[in-house]
Amino acid sequence: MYNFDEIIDRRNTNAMNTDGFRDYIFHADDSMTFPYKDEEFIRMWVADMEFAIPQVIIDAIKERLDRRIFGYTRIFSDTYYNAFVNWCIRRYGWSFERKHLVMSNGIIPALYELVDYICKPDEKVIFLTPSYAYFKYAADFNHRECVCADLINDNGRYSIDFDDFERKAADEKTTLFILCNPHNPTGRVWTEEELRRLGDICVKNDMWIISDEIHCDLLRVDKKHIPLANLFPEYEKIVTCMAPSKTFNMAGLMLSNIIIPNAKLREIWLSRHYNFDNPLSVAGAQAAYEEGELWLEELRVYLDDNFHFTRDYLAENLPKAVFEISEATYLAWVNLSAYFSKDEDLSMFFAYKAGVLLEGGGMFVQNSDCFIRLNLACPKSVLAEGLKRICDAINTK
Ligand SMILES: Cc1ncc(COP(=O)(O)O)c(C/N=C2\CONC2=O)c1O
Repeated sequence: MYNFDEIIDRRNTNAMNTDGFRDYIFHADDSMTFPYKDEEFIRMWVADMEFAIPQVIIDAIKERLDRRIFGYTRIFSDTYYNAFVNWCIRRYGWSFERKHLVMSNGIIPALYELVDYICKPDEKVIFLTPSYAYFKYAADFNHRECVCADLINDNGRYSIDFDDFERKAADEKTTLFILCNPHNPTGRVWTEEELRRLGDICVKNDMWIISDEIHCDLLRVDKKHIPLANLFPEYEKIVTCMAPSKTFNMAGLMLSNIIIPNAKLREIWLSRHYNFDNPLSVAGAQAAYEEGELWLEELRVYLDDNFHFTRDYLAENLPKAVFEISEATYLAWVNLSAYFSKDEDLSMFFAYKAGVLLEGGGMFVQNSDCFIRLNLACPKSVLAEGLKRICDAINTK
């Protein structure tokens, strides 16, 4: 029903994906040159998708545009809450009270604020590594110490080192755990048993948990998401972060759901957070949750096919690469340690030698040497060209 094969021109839309890579990946300005024109790159880096958003979202935004006034806006009515909580009940069997939901322009800004609201200056933030770098940045920005708990990588299958995590969590100064559930960049969907073990350790140590669940709708077709808070309904010190931004490719509309059951923390948030919302984003997000399911289910099938294609292509053309199909996200996490040494800058190598923009392991805090992360959320023809360029560049180096 939806044409995910369509190649859409994103030039001149101020997209991070097309215009922000020099600064974000290479910390360089626009004077940085490559043997490729910008439009010749195959872009497999930042986590947004090359697919048009569902028409229902566009229609809802157009309908709101026709109201022609866009004054200060907050989510006053229950219609947005009802759309989102019904989505959570339908898809995860989880609900929460209306007053627990607060809004943020993004999950990253929310993390930056919550680390400050939760952790005292001498306290520490723990997270599993490799990690999305903004968990570390949120701690660094607030001058709170980071504690990294390396995941165990068993030939491409990642698991939690519970002994290590438990030991580090026992430090009374470690008061906040930022959980990525599902996990970026490894793509793991944590099982109920793993989530219960993590939660039990945090409850035993009276820790706060921020469960960043932004990728929770983008699972392989046979996987199901478990919100951590659903396993610990009585434990108030869990903040859940979700958003339509990854699910429906609308990160630029800057609207995220932060669920804070703890009244004191919620009070701090409401008194210190600048909480107005973009009326077009609210209209779009509500339509996404009310009517976006069919598009999402078709997207998941398309992404699964892109993962299968990637697995088969790498097996045939890069046999020493280690790659497990991610259980969630549209991000492939590929171990190239058979082809590269630890000190090589893989983002630089593939930009110059392959004309592919991707994120190298060095961008995921630690426990990630010689890995590349590939965004597979693009038309299959683009994916095929990107994989061909990557394999040719390695096989001819
Ligand atoms: C785990 C996780 N949390 C939060 C965010 C961003 O939340 P926002 O502030 O946009 O609401 C991302 C986006 N991940 C990206 C974005 O580009 N590359 C990535 O890996 C993410 O992967």
